Amino acid sequence: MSARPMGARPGGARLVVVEGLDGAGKNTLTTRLVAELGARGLSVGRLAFPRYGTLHADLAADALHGGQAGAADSPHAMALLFALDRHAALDALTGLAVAHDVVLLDRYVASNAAYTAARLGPDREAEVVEWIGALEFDRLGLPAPHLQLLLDTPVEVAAERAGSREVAYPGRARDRYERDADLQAATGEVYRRLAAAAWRSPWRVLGADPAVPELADLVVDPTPEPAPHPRSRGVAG
Ligand SMILES: Nc1ncnc2c1ncn2[C@@H]1O[C@H](COP(=O)(O)OP(=O)(O)OP(=O)(O)O)[C@@H](O)[C@H]1O
Ligand SMILES: Cc1cn([C@H]2C[C@H](O)[C@@H](COP(=O)(O)O)O2)c(=O)[nH]c1=O
Repeated sequence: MSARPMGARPGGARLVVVEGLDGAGKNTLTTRLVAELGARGLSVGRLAFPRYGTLHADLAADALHGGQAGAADSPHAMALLFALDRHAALDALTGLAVAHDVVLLDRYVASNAAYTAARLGPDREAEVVEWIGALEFDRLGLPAPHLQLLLDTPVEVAAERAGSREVAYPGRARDRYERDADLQAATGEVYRRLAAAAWRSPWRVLGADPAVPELADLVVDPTPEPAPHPRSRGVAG
């Protein structure tokens, strides 16, 4: 089975993903992009993963805060929960793609590839990236993005941002992944390799505070189309 890129037919939305570490600024950037694209008269749909408030995402969040009988000890159990959250969102994703010109996703399949590979270590990176891609795109039928944006905020800056958010919003305590500086650094490295390998779509690597108008140009630029059979290069999967 092959992944199904949205927007492959006339009128389909461009599916653009914002990826990065915890606290990198994905939500903030996505909000700015929605405003910029809206000001250009484009209709923009938006979705963030995990979809908190729904079953699999809440189980994953609970596990990352120590619940669910230690499920977070298993990188594969966590990856399956995140994958099932996306699978349950397929109808919502399709609806957004039909209704809008652009669909912006705050985290998507590459989050699972990056964090799970970072947890398992470099020796198992190719195997786990292959597994996540085959599971989510090929088996669960999630659409391939047209473009993935890596918000490559330095790990110290992202940690500082996540830390200040925890102070500002005490109900938003950092989870197991957010508290693990080594995991964040390793995840950043995997992300950069996924981008360099054009894993499952074209990628662009952005600095911590990218210029939004230029980025909006890139988001609507139809030239960085996904490959017809989006397979990874360099990194397996
Ligand atoms: N460009 C920026 N300059 C300064 N502060 C920023 C910038 N972008 C985001 N922040 C701040 O950093 C914190 C984290 O930002 P945001 O919630 O957008 O990150 P995120 O990548 O979506 O995080 P997470 O994945 O952990 O949910 C917020 O308090 C936000 O206000
Ligand atoms: C979607 C998704 C997320 N993760 C990780 C990344 C974060 O550390 C946590 C929670 O996400 P949030 O953006 O901080 O709310 O989960 C993952 O490992 N795999 C995924 O697919």
